[in-house]
Amino acid sequence: MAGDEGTPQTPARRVTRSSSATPLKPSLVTPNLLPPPTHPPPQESLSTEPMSADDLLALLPGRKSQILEFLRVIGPPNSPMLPALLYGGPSTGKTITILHVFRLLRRRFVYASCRSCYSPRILFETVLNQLLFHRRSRENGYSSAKRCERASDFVNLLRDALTRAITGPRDEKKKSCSKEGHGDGIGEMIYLVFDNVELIRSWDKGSEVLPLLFRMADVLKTPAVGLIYISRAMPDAYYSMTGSVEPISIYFPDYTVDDLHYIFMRNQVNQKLYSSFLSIVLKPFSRVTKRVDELATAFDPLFMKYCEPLTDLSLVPDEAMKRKLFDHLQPHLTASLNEIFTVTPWSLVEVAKERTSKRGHIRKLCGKELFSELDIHMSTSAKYLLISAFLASRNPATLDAALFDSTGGSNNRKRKRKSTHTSLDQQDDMAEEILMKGPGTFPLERLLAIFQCITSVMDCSVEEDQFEDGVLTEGSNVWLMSDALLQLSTLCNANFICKSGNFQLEGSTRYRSMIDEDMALKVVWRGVSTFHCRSTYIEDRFPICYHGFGSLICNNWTNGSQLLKLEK
Ligand SMILES: Nc1ncnc2c1ncn2[C@@H]1O[C@H](COP(=O)(O)OP(=O)(O)OP(=O)(O)O)[C@@H](O)[C@H]1O
Repeated sequence: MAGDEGTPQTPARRVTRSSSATPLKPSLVTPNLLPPPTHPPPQESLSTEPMSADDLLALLPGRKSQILEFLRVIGPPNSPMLPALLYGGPSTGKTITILHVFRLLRRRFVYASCRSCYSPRILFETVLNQLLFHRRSRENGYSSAKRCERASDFVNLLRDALTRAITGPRDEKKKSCSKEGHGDGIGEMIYLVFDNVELIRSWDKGSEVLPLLFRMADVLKTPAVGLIYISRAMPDAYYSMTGSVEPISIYFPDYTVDDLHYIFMRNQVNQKLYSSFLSIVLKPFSRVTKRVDELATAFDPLFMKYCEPLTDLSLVPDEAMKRKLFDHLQPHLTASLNEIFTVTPWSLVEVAKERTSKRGHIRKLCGKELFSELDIHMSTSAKYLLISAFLASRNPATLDAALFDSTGGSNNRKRKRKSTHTSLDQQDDMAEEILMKGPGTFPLERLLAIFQCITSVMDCSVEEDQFEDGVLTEGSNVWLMSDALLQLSTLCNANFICKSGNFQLEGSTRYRSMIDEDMALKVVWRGVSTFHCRSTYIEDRFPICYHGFGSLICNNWTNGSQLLKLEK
């Protein structure tokens, strides 16, 4: 079991979090980053040396409040905890934080990522394997001939396995218990960590597995078991479908530029050299992505390029040398920026395609994979409608007048100028916080008003290529508006937008956007960028909602236009 130093067995087969699998050797990747967590993680990927809390905070820059909050939630080793949900965007350190906290505390835990465990059976068996120390035998009720496919089998086997693990003799356990000085009735806690639970939504039997996982505390009724869920999706993506009590949620925001600076500076041998490199790359790249893994992938070859003119890597570069290194690096920056900007979405499409071809049909859920699948077919008006719904769900209606005006935003110069004066970072942070509060409901009239606003300038931006033989093609505002209601129903069927009950007083159905900000970004980036190439209207349009919920969208447009310019 993870965290069980006394366990003699090593896993027969390791499945890593990413399909490309073998963890990178730290010496070959950007040297300051922690190795990516593997599955099951601890014995090999993490040293068994205990860490101090200070070590931990130093090891994970930018995650201090999340670490402290998580420590508070799990409490002492013999005290029960309420289920916890750690959520936040990709590569915000959710997994690595948990793994390191458990290593620090030497707690016993089972870790299963729903990315590498991509079906209920693999997930169930992975959990059981770890609990039973990978021994399948009649004695422990888990025969090797027996596959654990059904949720009911899983619950029974899990109950047995947990009972054994909690009550079984464990010298190591006693040692660590006495070290931490606790010894009340429930025995030493075991934690079940389910990572990437948002992916379950797109599984064949996801609608059965997800409620089961989120109700596991009620089902097991074992106080010595702590349940921890890790997710990229917000908490309210789960409660309506699981009917479970809300776990305690801990939000992992995107790293700030300062956090990223600390993360990338950690353990650098030549601090001054790396710092001068970061001063060139960090700002522009972090505008495109704040994902540590993506930045590391981009920085690694760039740093090697940067150092090429140097004969001695331990030298502290003076100003003249910095200039020389910069000149040497500069020609490679644009290509690298473009790559980082385009690789992620397209890699997602590939993953989704691969999965779709295996499953052979499209699912009615709104995960990333699904979006990538649908993206291929989604019409332009559906994409605009989806963006409108996203903005309506994230913006309070009171802001509409300020964000969208009757001219369709062409009078927004003043507001735009004002917003560019405010710090981009502050706006990002604020928008992130608001985004994570979750989507609200809105009436149809409001959706159509926003939709009309963001598509209205199509009237004046219709260009020759939108006419074929004198017939208006897709892209005209008229076409978009007439298609909106039809598209709305399609988007509802696909669960991208959901109806949120009838409100008698208002006499109309309300809707809620079910997409997350990642997906909204991708709709903007891939969905409407073709229009951007023909006209600058969208660049003008989105900054008007910059200070609120469209901030990510606007950031993306800013980046997009920068890249387009760079490409020329
Ligand atoms: N604070 C940090 N310090 C150093 N490295 C970090 C930090 N945060 C993240 N990383 C690096 O980013 C990688 C991804 O982190 P992690 O897997 O914990 O993110 P996550 O939030 O669980 O992402 P996902 O949602 O994609 O599963 C890690 O392997 C680690 O190298």
